[in-house]
Amino acid sequence: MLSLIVALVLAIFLLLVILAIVFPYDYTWMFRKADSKKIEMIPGPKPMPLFGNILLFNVPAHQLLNVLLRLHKEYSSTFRIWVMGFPEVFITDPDDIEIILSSRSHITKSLDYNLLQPWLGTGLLTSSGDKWQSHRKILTPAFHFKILEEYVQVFNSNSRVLIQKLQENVGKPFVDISSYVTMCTLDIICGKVQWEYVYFMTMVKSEANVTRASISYVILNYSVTETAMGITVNAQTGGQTDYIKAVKRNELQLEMNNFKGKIVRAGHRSRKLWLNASALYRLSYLGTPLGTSQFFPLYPHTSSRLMRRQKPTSSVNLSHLSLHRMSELVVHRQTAPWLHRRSVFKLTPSGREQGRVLKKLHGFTEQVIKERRAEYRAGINRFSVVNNGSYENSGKRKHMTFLDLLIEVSEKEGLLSDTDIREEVDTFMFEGHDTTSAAISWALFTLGSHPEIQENVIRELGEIFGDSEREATYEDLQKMKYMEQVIKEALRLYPSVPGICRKLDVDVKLKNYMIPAGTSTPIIPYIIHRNPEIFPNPEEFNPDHFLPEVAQTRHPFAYIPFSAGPRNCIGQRFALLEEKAVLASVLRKFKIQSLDRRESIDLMLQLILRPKHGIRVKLTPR
Ligand code: HEM
Repeated sequence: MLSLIVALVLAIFLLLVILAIVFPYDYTWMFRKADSKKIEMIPGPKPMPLFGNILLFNVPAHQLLNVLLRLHKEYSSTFRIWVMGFPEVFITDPDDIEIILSSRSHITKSLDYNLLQPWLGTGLLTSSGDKWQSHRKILTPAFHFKILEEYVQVFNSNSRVLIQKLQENVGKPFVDISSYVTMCTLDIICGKVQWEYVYFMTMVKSEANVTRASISYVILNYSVTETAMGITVNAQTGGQTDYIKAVKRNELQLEMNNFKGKIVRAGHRSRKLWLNASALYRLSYLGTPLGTSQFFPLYPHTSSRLMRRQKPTSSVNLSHLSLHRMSELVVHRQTAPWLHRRSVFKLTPSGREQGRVLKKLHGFTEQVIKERRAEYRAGINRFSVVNNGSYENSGKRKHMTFLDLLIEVSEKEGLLSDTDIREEVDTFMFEGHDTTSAAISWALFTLGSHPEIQENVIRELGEIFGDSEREATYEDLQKMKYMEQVIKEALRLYPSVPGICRKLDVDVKLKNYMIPAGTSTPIIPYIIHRNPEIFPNPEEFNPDHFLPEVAQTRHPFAYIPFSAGPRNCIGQRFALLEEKAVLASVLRKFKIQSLDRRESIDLMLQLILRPKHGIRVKLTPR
């Protein structure tokens, strides 16, 4: 009998050791009785031994937001959950949010952001402390309004290609607008649109007697259509075939997800414990701003293998496909906590795939940096900031891109290594296109569901442009006040970044509770933006929420799609301008009609808030 008890104790001990090795959580909480008591003062669901509240998240991925909304409703504006003995305190009260976000003491990101590090290193989004402070200072001038003004041509030239692509879909029963918009925003943030260039080079190839004037025109436009990052991916034009492949891959992923859903439902029926473990990967939520997907842990590997068969055709396009694949891999890993420890993940098929994808992504960025540094050293395209954001260039390019700025600082002040630059370039390529793509797509969806509001936007555009076909200038974009209200309201209902999360380095006194250091504090704009005391009738799409006289009476931390405080979104003004430019271009050409009702769209809480099945709209020429 005694030996049986010893064997049982040893088995439990061994199990705990294995759990501790596999799941990288902070187990010191087991011994922090006083701190745990403080957490227990906060309302929240009763935790199970060891696992805490993770089984609550054993629902299909598109229902995760509902679980959080329910917890918020059932407990209070501040509620807690336990994840493997680790506390998460969700904060939704604007006064409490202000305490966390406005402070320079709480700028450390939670552990979930570590999953982005193999890709983004410690770039601006993921870094903390001195590195974050100094890089934020270096990068801020790249968003000076004088520089933003220059990007309007970049927004316009890329919107032109988008319109061209959408034109091909007129008359079709529907188009998934989000995939086209994503390619456009990807081109805007990193690629050169070589529309004129491509057009004329086709002529050069097909017609022997191309005039010298045409070639000069090509060169002129080539220099005019300089880009945000200065890196070429041609997602909309050259990347067309790979774009189709990317769509197919998403379809494949959805199939996998559906299959997984069936297995989980079977698990519910048979109540087998091992299937209930599928809750574990949904605890992606656990402390995560980054959300979850519904990959079943057994299946990503199969899908990865199938996906790998679809070989892209050129290295440039590989890069943009890899970019999206990398996002998928991060989400997949988030959703499977047993893959969080890097040493474990590396041994899995997905881990090995991530290694290959990163090799391509990093290799591409490193090559661009090398070339740009060589250009700089040869005295080509050397920019110098003269004062307050204006700059001079010794070369032919007109725009100082983010990359130029980073090279300049690196060469002149020796502050940034090649790795530092790569991390920032990768960070901006990721943060700077998926977010705006989601925002533009959701804005088009809401306008397509509210024809009367769409007509108000058209009226405003009419007042600005009249009958002219000319493209928007920076001044025009400033005049689009109603459009701005629409964009802000769409971001209220569909914040592109649905959650952000900090890990507290010191104890924090909130309005009603004391939160001990070491706690994760997820802040979910999706919930915050639906507070009926602040936005009466919160599910209604109502741009009047952002009339200046209404907005200025609101708590400044009650609406935070770009986060707030010192770690807010550095690209906020860039994003708003880009949204206005792209939306204005599309709406001037097409009437948008959304084919799905809001209630029937399943929202996926991922790195970015996405619809599960895309956004179907019908386009009619104006
Ligand atoms: C509608 C579009 C956008 C939305 C809704 C958005 C939202 C956000 C949010 C909520 C954060 C805070 C994330 C966190 O703390 O975890 C953030 C950070 C950031 N965003 Fe954006 N973003 C948008 C567009 C952009 C663009 C266009 C760029 C670049 C050109 C950009 C670059 C960044 C960077 C680098 C950070 C990290 C800033 C730091 O920690 O200092 N974002 N963004």
